[in-house]
Formats: sequence, C-alpha cells, structure tokens
Amino acid sequence: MSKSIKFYFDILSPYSYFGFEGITKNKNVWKTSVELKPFLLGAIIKGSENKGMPLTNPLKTKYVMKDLTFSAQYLGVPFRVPKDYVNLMMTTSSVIPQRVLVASKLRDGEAKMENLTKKLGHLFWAYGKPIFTSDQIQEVLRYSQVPNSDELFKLSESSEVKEILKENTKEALDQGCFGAPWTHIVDNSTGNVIQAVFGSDRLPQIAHFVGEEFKN
Ligand SMILES: N[C@@H](CCC(=O)N[C@@H](CS)C(=O)NCC(=O)O)C(=O)O
Repeated sequence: MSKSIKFYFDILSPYSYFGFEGITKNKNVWKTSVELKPFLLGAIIKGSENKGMPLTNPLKTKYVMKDLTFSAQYLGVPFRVPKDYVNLMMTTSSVIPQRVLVASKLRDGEAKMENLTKKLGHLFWAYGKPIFTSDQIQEVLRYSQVPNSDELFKLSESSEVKEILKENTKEALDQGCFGAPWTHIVDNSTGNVIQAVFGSDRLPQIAHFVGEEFKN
C-alpha cells in the first residue's frame, strides 16, 4: 500500500520544533511524500478540551523543562528553554507567525515555507528572539531577506490564509488531535488517514510504519 505523511506543527510548540527538524532532515531521502502543515496549537487545545496540558501540572512542568533540553541534546538541535517559559506558553498566541507560514506556502511553495519555518524556529528556540507580534515577525522577515516581505505579511492577514489555517487545524482535530506535533499517515489509494500520531518522539515509529529509515 502506498502511503504519504502529513506533519502538523506550531512554531510555539518546542516539540513541534524538534519534530520539524527531525522530519525535514529525513524526508528528502524518503520515497514517501511528506507535506508540512502549519496549524494552531491553541485551537487544538481548546477544540479537543485538553485540560491536561503539561504546564497545568507542576510535576509535569518540572519534567518537561528537563525533557526539552534532554531531547534537544539527543537530536542535536540548538535549543534554550526561554526565560519565563511557563508564562510564555500560557499567554502567547502563535496565530500571527502561523498565518505567515501559511502565506509563505501559498505564495512561495512548500520548500520556501520549510526554510522560513526553520529560520523562525532557530531564532526563537535557539536565540530567544520573539516572533509572535506583527512588529516582531515583520522585522524578522526583513532581517531574513524574505523577498517582498511586506506583501507576504499582508497576504498572511487575508481571509484565504485565515481559512487555510483553520482548515489545517480542523483536519487534525477531526482525527482526534489534542497536541503538537501531530502526524497523519495516509493511504494514497483511498485518501484515508490510517494512523494519527502525537509527538516528535514517535518519528522513528512513523518512518518504520511507512517503510522508511529514520536517522537522528
Ligand atoms: N513526548 C512528546 C511530547 C509532545 C508535547 O508534549 N507537546 C505539547 C506541545 S509542545 C502538547 O501538545 N501537549 C499536549 C498534551 O501533552 O496533552 C514529544 O516528544 O514530542
């Protein structure tokens, strides 16, 4: 059976950052096609009524703070736990950068969106540069030398882009999504999702399931 992969991610999610780095490192040598889909973690948490977010439980919070560094070191991904991490995660919306990524995919295609996601991911998760407000993202787009960045930002505010982001989020929610990153393995002959998977740490299993090798 021929299969393909859809990888849903949110730049505000550190595990999405790890998963994005992991899957993009491998996908170019895979026969299996991988589509990268920005979605909105906040809407996923709300839509799935996930009250068990790690950061609402002190023991889980303590665990996650260590697990992040532990995972980043294992994966060889540059990473620093941001200052005031818990508060940041609870109060920040990623809707602006996520719309910019949808706009980038729409205007410039998947490969350019992949590059931009990596840039944003590194700037925020490795260097602590904020990317969440209109001003912050516009500055970063200019600094990253994205062509016609003002036009791209304008496109990110269009109803077309807003709808795509909502649609991506709904696609995941419809398959039982409650967190990020989230992956669908699709049967190409029917278009049906045959397996939906939570977490960056499941990438080796996903690769195995589609008959590919996963390298860290
Ligand atoms: N073990 C997973 C953890 C992923 C994770 O905790 N993701 C957070 C967002 S950064 C989440 O969606 N949590 C929801 C939950 O745990 O219910 C991994 O290594 O990727």
